[in-house]
Amino acid sequence: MTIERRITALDWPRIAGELNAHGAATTGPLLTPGECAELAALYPGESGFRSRIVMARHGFGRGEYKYFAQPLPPLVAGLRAALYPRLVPVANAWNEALGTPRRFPAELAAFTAECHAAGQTRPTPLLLRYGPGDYNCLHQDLYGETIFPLQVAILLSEPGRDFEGGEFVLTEQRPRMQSRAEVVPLRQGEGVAFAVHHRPVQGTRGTYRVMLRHGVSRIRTGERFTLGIIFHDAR
Ligand SMILES: O=C(O)CCC(=O)C(=O)O
Ligand SMILES: [Fe+2]
Repeated sequence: MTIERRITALDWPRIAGELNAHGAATTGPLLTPGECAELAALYPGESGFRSRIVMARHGFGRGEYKYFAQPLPPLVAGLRAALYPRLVPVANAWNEALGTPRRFPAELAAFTAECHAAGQTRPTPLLLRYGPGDYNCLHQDLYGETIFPLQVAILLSEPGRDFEGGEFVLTEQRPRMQSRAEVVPLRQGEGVAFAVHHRPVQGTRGTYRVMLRHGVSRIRTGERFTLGIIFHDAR
């Protein structure tokens, strides 16, 4: 099945409901084990990437990642273009609830044009690789003023078989409260959609803004790869 058809077939009412309730939702299976292996196999290659980041050098954690260059691999471009329109209604509803005037266009091409006009021209989809002892500190993937408020990460390795530990973690901080953590269980090929930086929560005295951060707990053994799909481009 084409990636577009697979994405159309996902349970979007459930995903939107969980995003609104928790700021994150698993997508169900997105990629086959073969596609996961193909993407992970791109990692060591010299070409196809615009930069490589060694996380320890920046205090981001331990492990490394590479940003894809344009043109993105067709599977990555296909995922990004097909996921984006499904998330737009949630993104626009969040901005409306937060009193933020910005509305997102229905198609990724139009949003990418907005990023480019704002000077954000470098593609943000990335591959991450973690080995034993590696981890990804809690962070937010902001790359400029223009932000799409949701992103997707797809686990390319199989927990228990390829690696142990290395859980996808989200924290949520409400105003004047301590942070709350959530672990998102994922299988190989499965995605998680989540808030990039904040989301609205309905309280008794109106809507407030909850801050989210995400990261990965320490990999105990083995190797773990992720495909990260961020919809805004970078400055
Ligand atoms: O490796 C992970 O699961 C997290 C990846 C990540 O930080 C991202 O996709 O933005
Ligand atoms: Fe991230």
